[in-house]
Amino acid sequence: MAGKGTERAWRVLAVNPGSTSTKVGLFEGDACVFSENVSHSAARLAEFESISAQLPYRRETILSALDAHEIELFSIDAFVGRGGGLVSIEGGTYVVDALLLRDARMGVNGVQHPAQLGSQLAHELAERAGGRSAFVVNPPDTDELCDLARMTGIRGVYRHVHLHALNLKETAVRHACTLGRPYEECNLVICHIGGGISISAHRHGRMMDGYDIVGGEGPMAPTRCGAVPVVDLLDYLGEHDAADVRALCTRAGGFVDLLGTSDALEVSERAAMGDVPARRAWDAMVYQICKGIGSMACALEGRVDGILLGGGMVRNKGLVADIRRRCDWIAPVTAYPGEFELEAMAAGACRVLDGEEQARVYTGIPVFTGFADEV
Ligand SMILES: Nc1ncnc2c1ncn2[C@@H]1O[C@H](COP(=O)(O)OP(=O)(O)O)[C@@H](O)[C@H]1O
Ligand SMILES: CCCC(=O)OP(=O)(O)O
Repeated sequence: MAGKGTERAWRVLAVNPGSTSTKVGLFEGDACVFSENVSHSAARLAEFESISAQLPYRRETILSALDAHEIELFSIDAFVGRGGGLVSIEGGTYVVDALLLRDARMGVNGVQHPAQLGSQLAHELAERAGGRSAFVVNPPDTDELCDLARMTGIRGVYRHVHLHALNLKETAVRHACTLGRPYEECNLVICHIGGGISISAHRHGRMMDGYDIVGGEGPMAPTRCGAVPVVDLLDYLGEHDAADVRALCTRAGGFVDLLGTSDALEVSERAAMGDVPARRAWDAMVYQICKGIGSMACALEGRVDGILLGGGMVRNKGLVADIRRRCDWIAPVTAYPGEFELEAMAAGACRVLDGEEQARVYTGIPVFTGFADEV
């Protein structure tokens, strides 16, 4: 027997396929046995013709990490992946079942992003381990937008978000603890600044606004174009097709398009060495992040308990200082370099295994399909 009150804590493997990396961690309860972060260059990932084609490569990355630490698959109780490719859903821990897998494989939300391999990898590994449980936790498709944030100026076109919900919410819960209050009583602007960049407003435990960071919203990022004027995009389409634009939104825009790399550390170093295009792209990204923080502060009507920064790029002290300089008149800025994604996934699985939380079942029905009074 394993789990709470027994001799052995649950052994859970968490896998996080991201746009610039594959992260993997083995946990026994809340103790991390090992974690690894394997970076992938944009050039290496461009060798695959689709996200699905990356699956064996990502699987091998994870199996090599397990081999290196002499971990047998059979010794693991449950597998948890980041999730993605799904219709919009409420936050929580979901069982990976046939419907969820089908939608993730198809990328039913129209987005092609490595996160959708998370459920597939968790499922495959769970099967190889003899039919163990597989879960996803707070996938990027978590969508808790308020009605006002749904609207656009085009009839029948509504906003949906895809962003780093897992890390945003985990960072919120941990920061709320430091304030001595539950997440459900705080107002927070929370950013994840990595291969993609999420900026979001959390009001009393709900992510009531944020950017669709694989849909051409928000700041430019190492792998994303971010928001672009619509009319200029139409001109761009004169020489390119819709697939090119989708790629700019998810993997081939931002630093990749402007500078030929998704490695933000390299860009920051080039900027520091006097490389003018690198400096311009870096500064523009920081400027756009700060504008996004300001807009989320307004969504919270200025009542902001804190601005929280997570993600790989937050290891850059200059970036944090620049954001603080522009934004700390709104609320205190706190940096959480890296992310809590692996820990949050493992904890979500353990809560279900311990019976503290009921795993949700994916229905395939989006949380929002339009306003009832509109035809
Ligand atoms: N000190 C640093 N300065 C600037 N960028 C950094 C630094 N450390 C890591 N990065 C960048 O952070 C990005 C990875 O962030 P991460 O949140 O792990 O991304 P993802 O999960 O999207 O793959 C990479 O582009 C990497 O170069
Ligand atoms: C699909 C949104 C999640 C995301 O952007 O993750 P990465 O930063 O890993 O690309």
